[in-house]
Amino acid sequence: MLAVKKVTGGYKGRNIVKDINFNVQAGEFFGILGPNGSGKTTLLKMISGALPISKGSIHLLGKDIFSYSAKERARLVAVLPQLTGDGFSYSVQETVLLGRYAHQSGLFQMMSQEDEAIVKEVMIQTGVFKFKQKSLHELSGGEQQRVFLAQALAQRPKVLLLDEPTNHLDLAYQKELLDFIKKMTIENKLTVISVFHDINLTSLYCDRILLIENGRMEMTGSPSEVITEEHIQHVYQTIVKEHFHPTIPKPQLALIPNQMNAEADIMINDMYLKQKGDCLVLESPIRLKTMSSAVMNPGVGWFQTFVNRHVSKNYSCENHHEEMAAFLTSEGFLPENTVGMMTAVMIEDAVSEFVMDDGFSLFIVVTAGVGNAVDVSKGDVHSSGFLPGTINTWVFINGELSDEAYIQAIATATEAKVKVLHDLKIEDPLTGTIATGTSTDSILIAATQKGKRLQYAGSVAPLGKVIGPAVYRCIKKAIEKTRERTVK
Ligand SMILES: Nc1ncnc2c1ncn2[C@@H]1O[C@H](COP(=O)(O)OP(=O)(O)OP(=O)(O)O)[C@@H](O)[C@H]1O
Repeated sequence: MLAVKKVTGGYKGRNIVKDINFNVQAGEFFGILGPNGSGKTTLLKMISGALPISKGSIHLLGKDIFSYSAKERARLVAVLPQLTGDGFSYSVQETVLLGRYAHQSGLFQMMSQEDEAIVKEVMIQTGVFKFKQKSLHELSGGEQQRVFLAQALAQRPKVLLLDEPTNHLDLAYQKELLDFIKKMTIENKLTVISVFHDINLTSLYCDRILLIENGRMEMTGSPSEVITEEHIQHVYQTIVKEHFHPTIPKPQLALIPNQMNAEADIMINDMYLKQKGDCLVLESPIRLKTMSSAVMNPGVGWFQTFVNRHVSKNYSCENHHEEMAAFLTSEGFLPENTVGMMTAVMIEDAVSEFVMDDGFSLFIVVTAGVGNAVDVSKGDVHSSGFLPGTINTWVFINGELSDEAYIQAIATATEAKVKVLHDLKIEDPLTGTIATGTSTDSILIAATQKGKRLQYAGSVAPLGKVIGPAVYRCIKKAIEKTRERTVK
């Protein structure tokens, strides 16, 4: 559709963009990223034919872009410029009608029925039909942006050029506009080339991205090829951290503000652990990065309150997640900030231990019973279903864990648990073999993410060496306590 070959050019003999090369296919959503002043708008002006080039070539549908007449070009390429905020006295409808100019012919250039139908259609598509009689200066920046998009679409172009299309748009309109444009690329094979500042939006919507620095191409490629910590840090000269999108496989980047590490050092220990009614509660003064299999807020997140709630052995309800959220609210906890587990074990039988090591420390809290012990290698003979948790293990770490340390910490704590059941010769009542856990165990690893960096937590890594024995001691003691109560 579009071939940009070794393009160089700029203003008044000063070259701003240099030696740019890329192709865009029909129906592609192509993004242009680069720092302020890197030449993105200049390149877009060249592609639209508005700014001559000094070297190279730009071909649209196999023909040099500069060999088209202005009117022919306008039938093929529409531009949505950066919104400047200048005052306009046209009405919405008149503004959109201007988009049909390139398709009119004859001396008096009358609007045909087809023109009117197209104008109405694009106004409806972009949601501006309801204020078609209003003057542009009566509209918000976001509404004006949609009017100019309607004008560009009224041209019925093959290629749409956008310069920071989400400027002035709130979150919902950013998504609405880009969803709409993406749909046009898929359903109408509209080719879109867009300049962006928002790297995360570019990643979500673009098929391919051109990254430019100082007028030169840094690279082109798919979002996962271009949007990496290394490339973005190099081009934008700022520290970013890559993280995963929760539902789709597109890279996302987070900025790291400088001031965030200014808080005083915090050490999680028994000072923050309390029994409140039927709950064991740890209220941290700061949010902790948490990975857990809790009922409330499982997975990975930053949380401040941790609740292990005692419920009866016969606890059952339709939706235990909803029931838990209602319970937490009634007890004065914020469900969105609380990791919540359940246990049939008495809270009084919880065991905790604080361990100090070289530059980091751990605080472990366990409640454990073995009523529904299972040999995992024979799990298939058991029936499934939800029961309140039995061995609940919390491992709080005063230190900074890597992602692999979180996962290894879970594995190490689990191995310690298996060893306890083995040493105490706890049997799976259904199979008569040694159990490896119970059917409803839950685990939580939470770290302050401050202080010593702990890269690994396998059984013989410095952190794992502390987790393994400490979790072993706590689970063993907790099972013995619960057993004593049962015997009494
Ligand atoms: N009409 C002009 N005449 C002369 N120089 C210009 C003109 N327009 C832009 N420039 C210069 O060209 C360079 C690149 O500008 P351009 O607008 O293409 O950058 P950009 O990457 O789009 O920046 P931004 O992200 O800030 O919008 C800048 O140094 C700018 O000052």
